[in-house]
Amino acid sequence: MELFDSLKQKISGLNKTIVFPEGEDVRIIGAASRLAADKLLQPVLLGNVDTIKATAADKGFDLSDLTLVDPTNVSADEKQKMLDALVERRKGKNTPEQASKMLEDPNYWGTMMVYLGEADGMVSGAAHPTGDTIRPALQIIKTKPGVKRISGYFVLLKDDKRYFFADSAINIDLDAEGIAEVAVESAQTAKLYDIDPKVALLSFSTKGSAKADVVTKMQEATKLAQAAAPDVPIDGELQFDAAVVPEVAASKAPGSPVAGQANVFIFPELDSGNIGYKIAQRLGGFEALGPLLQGLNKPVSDLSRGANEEDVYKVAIITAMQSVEL
Ligand SMILES: CC(C)(COP(=O)(O)OP(=O)(O)OC[C@H]1O[C@@H](n2cnc3c(N)ncnc32)[C@H](O)[C@@H]1OP(=O)(O)O)[C@@H](O)C(=O)NCCC(=O)NCCS
Ligand SMILES: CC(=O)OP(=O)(O)O
Repeated sequence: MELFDSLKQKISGLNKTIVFPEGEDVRIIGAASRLAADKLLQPVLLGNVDTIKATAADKGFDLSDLTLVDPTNVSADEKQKMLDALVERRKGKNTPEQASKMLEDPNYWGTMMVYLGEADGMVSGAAHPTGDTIRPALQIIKTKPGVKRISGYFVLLKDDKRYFFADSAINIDLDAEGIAEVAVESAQTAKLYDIDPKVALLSFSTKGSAKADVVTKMQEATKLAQAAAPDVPIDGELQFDAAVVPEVAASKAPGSPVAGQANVFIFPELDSGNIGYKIAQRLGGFEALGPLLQGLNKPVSDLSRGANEEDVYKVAIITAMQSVEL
């Protein structure tokens, strides 16, 4: 089944509420009005209500099934309730004055809605850098039990090809233990997208062909990941060609259960992970869904600032699906 048919099936009839803190953005308004018209979920747009209405009228978007909320214009009781909950959550970390300032940022308001169960998930980042979009989730929603760190992934799609890239969004330079956790978590997450995971830990070296600390890191990460998930095909360190081209795999990594057929790619640090997905997207012609987060207690999804309306539409569907599957 086509990926989005299966994702839509998973959320059909559940009427999940997804909050969009960048409610004034034309890409968000367009995607949200389609999501509501397609009866896939219940969008809540945050922002100035008059601005949202004017943009929708200008573009011919139907707002009738959308909820519009201006966090700067809610009742004093509502504002106080939100502030009290944030102060409580950030006790020992932020002062009440800091919490009050944080709530002026719609990403904090939206994240609090998810934390308090007023929304099932959040989609933001079309107009905010990743750090500003997801920091509220790291601070408030936090990791799910058993997970040490949140990481970011992309699903890359083209024709019948489906790949999983991580960490391409969050952790700047993980150690071997961190990379191993991302590898094991990614194998699990990939199954949400009907990917039968074959996990390659990537490097500029294959099976010791080069010597460097960064190579040793991926070798150690491979051992840790294999020990943590013995039933999952995981191998490293592999160069990208050895990971995906069977003929290259046969000469560089003979006997590997992953080389030549990898579909989950684990990068050594964020430079290569983020650059790598953008090359696949912009030069390779792959559709890139994400950055999506794994390891969070409730779903919050980021968008690239280069996202278009269709990206927002699809990431919102994935976010609603995550609220069912998490
Ligand atoms: C994610 C990121 C914003 C966190 O940076 P930061 O806010 O300076 O991080 P801090 O160390 O101050 O941590 C802030 C909070 O988040 C938590 N946190 C940070 N990284 C985390 C992770 N990977 N998993 C779980 N929690 C995390 C910290 O524990 C801390 O929580 P606390 O305030 O309750 O103690 C930063 O790593 C970053 O900018 N990453 C790159 C994002 C990016 O630009 N990607 C490219 C485009 S997609
Ligand atoms: C994922 C990503 O690179 O985000 P942005 O383009 O917003 O920096």
